[in-house]
Amino acid sequence: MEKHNISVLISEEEVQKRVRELAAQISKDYDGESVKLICILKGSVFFTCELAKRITVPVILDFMQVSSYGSQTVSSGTLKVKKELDEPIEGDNVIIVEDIIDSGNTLSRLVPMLQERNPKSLKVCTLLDKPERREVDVKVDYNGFNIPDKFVVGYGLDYDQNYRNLPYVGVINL
Ligand SMILES: O=P(O)(O)OC[C@H]1O[C@H](OP(=O)(O)OP(=O)(O)O)[C@H](O)[C@@H]1O
Ligand code: HPA
Repeated sequence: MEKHNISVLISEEEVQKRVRELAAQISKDYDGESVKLICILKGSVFFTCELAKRITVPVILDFMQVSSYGSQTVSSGTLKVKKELDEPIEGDNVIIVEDIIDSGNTLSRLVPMLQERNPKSLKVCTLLDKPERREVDVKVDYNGFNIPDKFVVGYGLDYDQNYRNLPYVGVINL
């Protein structure tokens, strides 16, 4: 494989600190209840696990893999479900966990699809947000970091399936 130069954007320590803060906020917001974290594969695996370990209310995990084609039109026809959830979400406090929001197309299609399944509540938590890239508005309830419009890898994020296992978030110089 070609080797790339990768510069640290968010260090391992900074990521860990922010994940702890998000987990504390979620634990406070759902005090006395339980939450179902929906991990959007593959990028959000690391984030979901680290977040789940630090949430102090009861947590259930489920996994979904989707890919979004085309832009703009909010139509579920352009969201392909590659792996469906294992269980219904009716009556659950659901948090969709993403590694990154870029154009917003994925979430703008996924949120209405899950809302139709009648969860008790539905929120979005992302580690990273690239607001400059947004094509469609999405409501983000928990956001780790806003980042500039640079291609990032690590902590779950890939370049051509590589670099997901880096413990920090880095900018790849292509
Ligand atoms: O806001 P958007 O422009 O829709 O982009 C964000 C989506 O793209 C990435 O997934 P990707 O399809 O690369 O899959 P992966 O998580 O398996 O790498 C990311 O995990 C989000 O799901
Ligand atoms: O910067 C990125 N890195 C990896 N995957 C992504 N998907 C959207 N933006 C990115």
